[in-house]
Amino acid sequence: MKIGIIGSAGRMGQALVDAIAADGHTHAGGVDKDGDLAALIAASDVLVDFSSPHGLEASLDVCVAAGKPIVIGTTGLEERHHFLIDDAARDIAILQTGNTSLGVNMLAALVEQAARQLGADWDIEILEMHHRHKVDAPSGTALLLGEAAAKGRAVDLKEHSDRGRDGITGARKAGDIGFASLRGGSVAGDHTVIFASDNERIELVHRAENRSIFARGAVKAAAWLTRQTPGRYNMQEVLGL
Ligand SMILES: NC(=O)C1=CN([C@@H]2O[C@H](COP(=O)(O)OP(=O)(O)OC[C@H]3O[C@@H](n4cnc5c(N)ncnc54)[C@H](OP(=O)(O)O)[C@@H]3O)[C@@H](O)[C@H]2O)C=CC1
Ligand SMILES: O=C(O)C1=N[C@H](C(=O)O)C[C@H](O)C1
Repeated sequence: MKIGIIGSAGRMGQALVDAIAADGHTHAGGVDKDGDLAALIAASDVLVDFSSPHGLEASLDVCVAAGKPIVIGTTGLEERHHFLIDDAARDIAILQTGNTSLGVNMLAALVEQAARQLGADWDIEILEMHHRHKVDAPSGTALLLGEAAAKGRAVDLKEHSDRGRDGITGARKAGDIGFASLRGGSVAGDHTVIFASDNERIELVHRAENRSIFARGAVKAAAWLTRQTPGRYNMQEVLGL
């Protein structure tokens, strides 16, 4: 399988080069901001994007024109990016996820189950810590875990999230899913989902020790995606969770 990388000089782009070779695939090349995207896509069977939301529209357009599938790992996406992905997924296979690792997607399944079974008197808070270079918050993973909790509770996350507290905030709103972000050092990605009730607390934690787990998952997703028909997919489908 020939895998092309969008965001190839970045931290994830570099981790992907090793993961592609380790899995017996071919690195078809890569682009960053100023690269020749059309040439890369023509040379690849599938694309993997770990860049920035800024270039997503152009990448989707070129993938659709060439009929090539794409894995989108880039985070910091806004609602309009999700509309663009839905639109492009009518023509090509697209997998978008805030986290490609097996461990985080297993955690999401556990969070959904806990949120479904615990009563509404259990407050849900999601804490994440990442390296000092990360530019978006909350992390894509924190939002993915929030979506899992909201699904378990059968509510819409957009209507039940608190994404930052500062000053006289008032008491916690019942049913909200809270988010908190820490930044520092070289942390590859730590996530804790806290279920807090009166007199007891459950904490579900995932810690990424390095980026190889994300790269390995992205390569697995890319190979899987080449066998799918047009549509929008997620990591839980790849991993059979
Ligand atoms: N889903 C997941 O499992 C994971 C997701 N991520 C996400 O992946 C993204 C990248 O992370 P990371 O590698 O640490 O970031 P880096 O900043 O190290 O790398 C980003 C790379 O993308 C390039 N880039 C930026 N804008 C564009 C564009 N418009 N077109 C093409 N290339 C572009 C940059 O090039 P230039 O220098 O020219 O700007 C840079 O080389 C982030 O959104 C991060 O949150 C990270 C890890 C796991
Ligand atoms: O920027 C990162 O580094 C990471 N980003 C993803 C996110 O926003 O959740 C995944 C991982 O935690 C590392």
